[in-house]
Amino acid sequence: MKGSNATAASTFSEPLRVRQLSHGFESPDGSAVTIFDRLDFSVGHGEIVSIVGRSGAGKSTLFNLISGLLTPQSGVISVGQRADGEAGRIAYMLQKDLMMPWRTVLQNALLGIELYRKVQPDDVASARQMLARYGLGAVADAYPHSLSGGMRQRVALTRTLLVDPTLVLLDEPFSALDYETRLALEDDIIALSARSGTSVVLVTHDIEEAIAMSDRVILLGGRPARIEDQIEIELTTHGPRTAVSAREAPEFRGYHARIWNGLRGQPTSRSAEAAQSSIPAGAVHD
Ligand SMILES: Nc1ncnc2c1ncn2[C@@H]1O[C@H](COP(=O)(O)OP(=O)(O)OP(=O)(O)O)[C@@H](O)[C@H]1O
Repeated sequence: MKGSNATAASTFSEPLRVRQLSHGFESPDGSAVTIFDRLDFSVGHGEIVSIVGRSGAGKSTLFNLISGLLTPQSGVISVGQRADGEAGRIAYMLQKDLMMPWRTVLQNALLGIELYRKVQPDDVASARQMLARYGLGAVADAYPHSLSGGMRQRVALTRTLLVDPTLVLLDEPFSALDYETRLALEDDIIALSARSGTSVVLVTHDIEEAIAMSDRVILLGGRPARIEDQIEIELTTHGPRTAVSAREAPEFRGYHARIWNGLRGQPTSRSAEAAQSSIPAGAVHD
């Protein structure tokens, strides 16, 4: 399937499959700029994949293409079916929480469902349950202005997850939050994926966040953008992986060095020697 019908439900097993994706824009001087030229990748069930790349690499464009906000000039983007044969569903969460101030927290959480069908009593019960799981039970009937940034972002996360997506796209969702809140939300996503098998694609400038949360990191670079490196993340943690235990894993610095060097356009080292590189801890690439 190509062009206008390029985002489609499919019987492929992967929740997301991108094949031979090409897209570009017209630059201000009228010349054509190719952002993607036959890009290929896929995302597995319950997999968390981070996409990192320099500013302008094409990360947001890729999300807009996957979510259907943009129509690819050519190529195929396939969203796999659910196990029960129903069509898969993508949910897209942005950096801005986009709360409607005149709606309560509960009503904001239900907005995602409302956009495609009538809200049922069961939905309200699920919304209250999920808000409670994210520590928002007591403020479900309050208005967003009384919430902190982290709480608002959790409401946005609830709204994203209530539509029961097979694939969640997160575009720098935590970048405006303080470090502690950020780690807590990273934990929420890691736990969600482990619990429900939801697949997640995350765009971030934060290398630590990418490593801590992901099963795989894709390094996007060049023009047209291509996958410059693809790193399977395997971390030795005591117990299940969390945002903190991931950062304490012995392999963490090696991965950090490889991605950091990749972003700077240096040859990526696939060996542990990369860990020797002098990288500022907590560096955020931009
Ligand atoms: N609608 C558009 N018209 C023309 N050019 C565009 C349009 N949207 C994006 N671009 C260009 O495409 C390129 C990729 O943009 P995109 O926003 O996808 O990058 P990004 O990797 O998400 O950047 P950042 O990390 O800064 O958010 C940029 O050069 C941008 O200027």
